[in-house]
Parts: sequence; C-alpha cells; structure tokens
Amino acid sequence: MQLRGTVVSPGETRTVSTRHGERDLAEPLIRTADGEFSVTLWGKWAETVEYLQSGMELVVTDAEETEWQGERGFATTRESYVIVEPGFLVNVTDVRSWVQCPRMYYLNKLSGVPLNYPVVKGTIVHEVFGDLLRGADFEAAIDDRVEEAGLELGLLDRDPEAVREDVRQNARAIDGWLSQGTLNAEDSWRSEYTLISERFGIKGRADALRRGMPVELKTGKNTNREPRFPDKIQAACYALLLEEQGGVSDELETDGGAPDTGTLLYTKNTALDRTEEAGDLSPAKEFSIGRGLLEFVVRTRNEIAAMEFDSGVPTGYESNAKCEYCFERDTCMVVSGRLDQESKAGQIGSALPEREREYFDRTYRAIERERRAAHREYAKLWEQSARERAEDDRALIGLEPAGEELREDGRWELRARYDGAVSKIREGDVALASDGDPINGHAELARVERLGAEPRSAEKSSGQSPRDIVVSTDEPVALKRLDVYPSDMSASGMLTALHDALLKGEQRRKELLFGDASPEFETVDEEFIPNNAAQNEAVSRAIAAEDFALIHGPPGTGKTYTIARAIRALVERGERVLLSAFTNRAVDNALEALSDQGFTDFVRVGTEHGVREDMQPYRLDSRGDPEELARTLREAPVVASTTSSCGSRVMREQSFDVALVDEASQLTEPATLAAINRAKRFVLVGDHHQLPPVVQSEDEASEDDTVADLSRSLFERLIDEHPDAGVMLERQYRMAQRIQAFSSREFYDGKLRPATGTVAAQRIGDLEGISGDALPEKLRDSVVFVDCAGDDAAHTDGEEAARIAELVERFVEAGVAPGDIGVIAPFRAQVATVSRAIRDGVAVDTVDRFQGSSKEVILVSFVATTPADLEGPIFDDYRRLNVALTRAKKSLVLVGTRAALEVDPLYASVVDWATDP
Ligand SMILES: Nc1ncnc2c1ncn2[C@@H]1O[C@H](COP(=O)(O)OP(=O)(O)OP(=O)(O)O)[C@@H](O)[C@H]1O
Repeated sequence: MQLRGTVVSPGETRTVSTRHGERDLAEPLIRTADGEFSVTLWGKWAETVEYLQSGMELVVTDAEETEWQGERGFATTRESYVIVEPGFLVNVTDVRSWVQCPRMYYLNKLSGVPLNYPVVKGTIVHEVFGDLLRGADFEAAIDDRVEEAGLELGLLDRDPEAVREDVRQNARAIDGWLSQGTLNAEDSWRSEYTLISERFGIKGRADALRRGMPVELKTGKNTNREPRFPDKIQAACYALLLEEQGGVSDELETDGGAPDTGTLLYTKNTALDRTEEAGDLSPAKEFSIGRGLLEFVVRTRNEIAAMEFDSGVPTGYESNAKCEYCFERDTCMVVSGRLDQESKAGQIGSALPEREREYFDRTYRAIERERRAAHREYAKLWEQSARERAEDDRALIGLEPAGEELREDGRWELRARYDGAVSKIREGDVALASDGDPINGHAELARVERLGAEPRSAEKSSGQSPRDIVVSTDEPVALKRLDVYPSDMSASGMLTALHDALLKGEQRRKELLFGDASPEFETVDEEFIPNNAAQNEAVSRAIAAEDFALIHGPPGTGKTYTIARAIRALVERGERVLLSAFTNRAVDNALEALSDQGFTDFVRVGTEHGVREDMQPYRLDSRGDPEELARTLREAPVVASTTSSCGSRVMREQSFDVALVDEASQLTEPATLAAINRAKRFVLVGDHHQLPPVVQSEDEASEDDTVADLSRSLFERLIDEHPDAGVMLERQYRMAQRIQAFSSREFYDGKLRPATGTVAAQRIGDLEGISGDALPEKLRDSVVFVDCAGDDAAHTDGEEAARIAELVERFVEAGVAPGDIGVIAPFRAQVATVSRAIRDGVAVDTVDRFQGSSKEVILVSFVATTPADLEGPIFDDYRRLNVALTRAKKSLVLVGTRAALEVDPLYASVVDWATDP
C-alpha cells in the first residue's frame, strides 16, 4: 500500500539488532486521513529523518502495516521508496549537480547559465545527436545546427568553420556508435523524451531512449571504463521515471521490467589522440542500474526537496565535495562571502550591508514560493481528472487528431479538431500535448500555433463550425489532449535578476533601490512635444535623469507615443537604449510608434512566434552568419525585447545607457530588475491603478514579513518613495468625456481629462456609415447600464450572455463593425458563454487580456446575481474594474444585476454613474 501523510514529528535514527544483524531505523510520526501513525523507516531510508521537518509531506510506497503493543503503525518493505515533499518537482539535472556538490546546485540556480562556448557547443552537439537519430545526413545536420546557433557563436567571436570541425569530431562518436552495429534493425529509438514523475516528484528530458533504456550524451571526455558518477545518476533518474511509466509506448516496449542499463556517450573521446591518451577511449559506456542506485537517486532528490521546503541554502558539507578541484570554487567563495553564507569552500570579500542581505533573503523566499506555486499547479496534472482540468480551463480534452506533418524546420506540425472550448491556453504558449494521458501516456512539449484555425478539410457540420488546433512539437504524438504547462522559468529568471542586481550591481544603483540616495536630474530646456505639457515634461525627465525617471500614464494618455519620442531624443544624444515591456504586444506597439515617428533603427529580439508580423523584418534571427548577427546586435542603438528575454544568455551580454520599461506596473520587482540590470539608467512607465503583477503565491505571502511582496511593482514602490522622480500624463486621447469621468474621479483624483474637445465629444454616430439614430434610444448615451436579472450559476450567466448578444446585434444593425466591438467578462467561463452566444468577429475576453487595448464599443458582463458573488476576480481588485471601464472610446454598456452590484459601495457608485448622466 502507499502511505501518505504530513510529518508531525521526525524522530531520530537509531540502531537496533535484528536477526539480520545491526540495522538503522527511524520512526517519524505522520498524520494521514485516518489518524496519526508511526512509520518505521528501515536501513538507508532512516537517514531521511535527518532533514525531515514537521509539516512536510511524506510518502512511503509499498508500506506494510504493523502492530506493536496494540498500536497500529507502518513500516518500509524491501520494495518501498520514501519520498519527501512529492509535490516539489526536482529536475533531473538538479539531482545531477547536487550529487557533484549541493553548493553547485545552488549557484547554478542563482546565476543561471551564462553564454560560453562549451554550453553553446554542447547544445549544438545535442541537436545533431537528435538529428542523426532521426536519420539526418551527417554534414547537413552539422551545417544546419551551427547556422542555427549563429548569434550566440558570433557574440562569442567564434569562427563557424572551426565550430563545425569541433562539432564534427563530437558527432563522429555518435555516428560511429550508431553504425557500429550497436543499432540494429530491432533497435528502436527516440530522442528528447519528456518525463514527469508524479510518484517521485522528478521531471526531466532524456536525451534519448534506446529500447526503452536511457542514453545520455556528454560532450566531455572520459577515459575510464565506467561512466562518471553524476552522469550515472542522471541516467538512473530517467530509468526511475521510465519504470514508473511502465515502458514508453508499444513500439519501445522494454522487455517488461524496469530499464536496467544506462548508456553514456562521451563524444569527445573520439577526438582524442590515441598516441597521447591512455585508458578506455571508446565513447559509449554502459552500466547496470540496480535497485541501490535508484534508491540513492530518490534520497538525493529528497534532500533537495527538503532543503527547498524552507528555502534553505546548502553549504557543501552535505556531500563529500572536494573544493580544491572545483572550477566554481571562486564563485562559490564570493557568493558565500557576499551573502554571509556558510560554505565548505570558505568565504572571500566583504558581506553585503545588512539591508541588502535582508532584501536578498526576503526576495529569494518570495521567488521560491512562486516556484512552489508553479509546482503545485503542475501537480494538478495528475491530481485532477481530465474533465476537472477542462472545467478549470487548464486543458482542452477530447481532441480528434487531424493530421501530422514534418515541417521544413524539422518540427512536427500536429492538428486536431476541437469544439472551440476555452481554456487558459493561448496561441504562442508552450503547452503539453499528449495522447490523452500527459503523465502515464505519451506527452510532448508543444508550441500552440493556432487555436480555432479553419479545418483543412472542407466538411463543416451544421451549427457551430468545427475548429482546428495547430501545435508544433519535436516529436509527433497523437494529439488528443492539450494541457497548460506550468513552468518555473519565470522564477528562475527572477532569481538570476536578483543575483545580478545584488551581487554584481553598481553601488549607486543599490543605494537608490534601498532608499539611501535620491534620484538626480540634469536640466533640459528643449521642447519635445509642443501640444502636451505633461508628455513633454516626461520626455525631459527621461533624458535628464541621471539615475531613473518614472512616467505614470493612465489609460490612453499617450504612454506609447511618449516612449517613442523619448527614445528618439535619447538616441539623438548618442545613448544606446534598451526598450522593454512585460508583453510582446507592448514592445511591438512601442516600435510601431517609433516607426510612425520615422525612426526604424532598432533591433527586435524575440522568438518568431512572439514578435508581431509587422515587426518581423526588424527581428534578429539567431540563425545565420555569426559575425554579421553579432554586429547587428552590438551596433543597434535601440534593442527591444520583453523583460523576460532581457534575462536570456544573449541579452545578458548586452549593456545599455538607458533601459526604458513599459508596463512596469505589471512587473514584479525582480522581473523589472532583469531589464534595468542591463543599463546605467532607467525609465519606468506604467500605471499602478491598472493591473498589478500576477503573483501565484499571493494568498500565503501577505502575512509573512520574512517574504517580499512580489505583487507590488518596483514602479509603484519608487513612485511612493520618490514622487518627484515621476510625471503623470493627464490628458487622455481615448475616451469620450462621460466614459472617462468615473475613472478620473475614483482613481486619479479627478486629474484625468480628455486631451481635446474632439476626444471629449466623440459619439458612436461619428463612426463612418453610422447614424446614431439607428440605435435604440437607450443605447445612444456613451455610458449605459442595463439591468439584467441573470441566472444563478456561479461563474457564468447565460441570461447576461443572451442580453449582451442582443445588444451587440443592435450595434451591428446600426452599422458598427463587429471588429469595433469588445466584450469584457470577469471569468473565463463567462467569456466562453458569451462567445458561444454572439456573432463571430467580436472580441470577447477577460480584463487581463484587454489591458493595453481599446475598442469603439465595449460591453461589460458583471456576472453578479447575488451579493455573495461580489468576490469574483473583476471585483476583488479596483484596478481590474478600472481597466474594464476604460477600454471604450465612444460607447460603454454595463450589463449586470443592479440589486447585487449596489451592495458594494464602489459598484453602487458605478451603477449610479452609469444610470444618471
Ligand atoms: N501629444 C499627442 N498629440 C497627438 N496625439 C497623441 C499625442 N499623444 C498620444 N496621441 C495619440 O493618442 C492615442 C493614444 O496614445 P498611446 O497609444 O500612446 O496611448 P497609451 O497611453 O499608450 O495607451 P494605453 O493606455 O492603451 O497604453 C494614439 O493614437 C496617439 O497617437
């Protein structure tokens, strides 16, 4: 049986005499659904209690029930595994580095992977390995993969021909091995296999599987007969994961049991000179994977999960690391010196001042909480049934595969038919595509290319037309289900940014961030924007700032326009500018504004999928001639990318005079650091009265003051601490006078006003081809409240949806194009309900998806029928309400249940405003 519970007290290890001789045991007390029990952990599992703490989750597989002196208890058996905090997903590569040295694991996590040649070469060789397994031509694969790494190689000043030769030597080992007869007709292969273990709390991606056995590629040399220990551990992890999965798929079925052999391929061995090197030069080394090794893997994984339970920091004493030979020794000593951490290697340098260290610790804990929240989200993959996930918008299920095709870029394009259901999955997302069972079946990471594409085949059923979902993957999979793929990448990015800011950052910057210094400004007299004083002042401040400036831009006040003007002015002064924002959309909007103002000397960094069509010509492809690509990037006076890309290997090599960050109020503090770390000065643009940063672990964080509050942006903090560094744009170019009135009064102290008389007086009748009279009288006002009784469902309201559909028809009949109309609903379920009810072409979405955009006509569905409903997302935060009410230019229609809304004072005033002109 499997035992699962929460540790009440860990207990201690002791040694007892048994009929098998002396044995260690420990007896932690755990609480399960059935009560409290003591669990006897025998042998090596007894070590677990050394790091077990009360409150941790503990799982014992294949436990047996015991009875001693009338007390019921449990004990491990020969088959048991003991798993600590199974919900914390440890990466296979982390298990590997922990075995090398726990400090190494920590340092890797903190500082990210830097751009260096061994890393880039390693990636290329891995890619070529996959290509060769898939039967690609040797030289063609090398040429292609080296070209693909063009930008990184260029930044490293590497000559492509020399790289090709280097890769060729490594690839020969692979090719030689494949053709040596190791691979015969019965062998079945697959490369890059994603594995997730629910049972052990481990995830990873195996380089390859041969007959269901793991094969790992290492680009280093190894002249011993045996693989290196950490490498074995890595392969053993995959074996463990494969065992749980019970084989891979029919075609790759192992002979039954667990994979018992691992193979390591040391590709550099073939490049060694036989006359100089002694030892075993064969690249492929096999080893047998026994039970003892698998248990060791689980115990190592447990040590990591236990340390992460309270964001602990490893010292290096946990293993028998040998610091003398470690190439990370200096870094390790510096980090421990600066952060005053215990380290086996010792410390050098002076510790950060108390306040900085405290900031580091609090932020570190907050980021690790985010990571755990991502892991919890991950666990829902197996905790929830397919149906529950679909209902929670976390999966699209019941897809019907509708074709697969190998594209020119080597990726598979998979299609499936679906019913148009909504989910959190969006185009451009990375999601988990599976054959219906993402955990025990076959799953592949997929990029969502299209949602709701026209089916290829012309058959269209009556009523709702079927739609296609199109994704791309490295390997084909029967596309029957698509799941949200929670990632802890953003946690990793924040951690690296924190590290760079605190351990590598300039002193002055830190003084500013920690309130020990105030920002300073030069004087600038030039006029930049003659028709808008606040915008002009904002540009002046951006230029005059010696440290930083803050631009506060309420809805429609020309933030983007001002940003573009400021960038031009900076470039004219010879400054190199990094333009960044939370979303790709905002980055592209700012570039569009720049090009509207006649400036196009910029480079857009981002993926092909992330960058908008019209900005593709400016996108820096990472594939191509190294020297040319590197020059293009290095010489660009303006480089634009999202803040998360600012932490990429490539961008971390770049430096700028000024970083200009849009949507800064939606960024957590460490996410903002990722961008501003790259520049001497910075300008943050945002509005803290619109959407705040999205923080997954928000609920638990607020109470604990040892954990930083990530939901407060750096923008907001600095505006509070240094109001003088900020300029508020007050004149808006979007909304009719009456639409903006409520927001101005409630959220901006009445300061927001229309920029011109035309803006203020705009009416729906101004749109081309529309006569205001064609609308029913009730809809002619620019702000309208429609009382609707609504139904009783929790997150949907069919009646409201039907009423909205009707109102939309009135606007369309009067001549308004569907594309000029938007509907905002608080819940995705209601978004789905409304989408089904109304005609095509009208944008229906949640507030979060509408931030940053506007429409001529906006209808808001409140989905509140009883006062208790006033706790939904649109309502829990005034900032979301503000966004919802400020998207419309000419006509805003609020649909809701008056009696319910009037219970809350803020909503009562909304209803009031919308009812009485
Ligand atoms: N000084 C100005 N003179 C004339 N038009 C302007 C000026 N500033 C902004 N605009 C116009 O006002 C409109 C809104 O500006 P912009 O898109 O920059 O607003 P924004 O604040 O970025 O909007 P959002 O709140 O959606 O982020 C644009 O059409 C822009 O060209």
